Amino acid sequence: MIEMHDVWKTYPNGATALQGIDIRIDRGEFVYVVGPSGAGKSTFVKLMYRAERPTKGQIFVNGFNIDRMRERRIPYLRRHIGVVFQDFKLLPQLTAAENVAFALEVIEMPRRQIRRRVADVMELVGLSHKMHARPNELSGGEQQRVAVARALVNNPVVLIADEPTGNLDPETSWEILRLLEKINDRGTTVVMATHNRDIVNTRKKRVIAIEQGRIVRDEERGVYGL
Ligand SMILES: Nc1ncnc2c1ncn2[C@@H]1O[C@H](COP(=O)(O)OP(=O)(O)OP(=O)(O)O)[C@@H](O)[C@H]1O
Repeated sequence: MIEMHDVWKTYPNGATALQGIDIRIDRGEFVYVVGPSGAGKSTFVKLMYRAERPTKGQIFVNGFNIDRMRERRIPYLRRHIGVVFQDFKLLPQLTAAENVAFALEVIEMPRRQIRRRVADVMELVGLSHKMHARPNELSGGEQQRVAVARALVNNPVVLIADEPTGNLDPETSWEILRLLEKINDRGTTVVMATHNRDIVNTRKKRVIAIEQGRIVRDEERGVYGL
């Protein structure tokens, strides 16, 4: 599903974010990525959807060597990968449903199909009653649900969440986590970079710990660490 072979990343300013990463994440897994601030977690997940490119090494997603992929194939790759961010990144002038529909309009899906698909994912995230609200009329947790719906609307094989609970209170964080678990139960691979010690330690799942750009721990039923 996702493989990295000896992946290194140095940014143009000379900051080395990753050093020799080897990893394999299989279809259907739920993986937490943990580590101190600046360890390289965001860089690690950004490489998976080609928001950043490695300085060295190979990355395979869904069987494709994504660094070798032609530019025109990138939108196709992104359709297989849903991404959720800490700060939601919704378009403020659009309603919840319009935010979710946007990705489908870009690929010119017929209108009726879009309407059905948007209604389905809004129901999945429990927000059928807020379809026409704009982001500033929604709570943080609701905005994150819309962002999850948007990430899922293309039926991706993998959902990448970079600190999805970073801006939410503990109770709302758990709601989002339960939503991600529900999505994982339906077969989608979930990779979640997080600082949420409580969640990682309560829900024992695979934990990949990164420190100073290296994987220092990779455990099947891991913990957050010290
Ligand atoms: N666009 C960039 N340009 C230059 N350096 C960067 C860039 N993004 C990240 N870095 C550097 O790469 C290293 C890893 O950063 P990264 O954001 O991957 O860490 P992180 O573990 O996600 O941190 P946090 O938990 O604070 O989000 C840091 O030293 C950071 O300063």
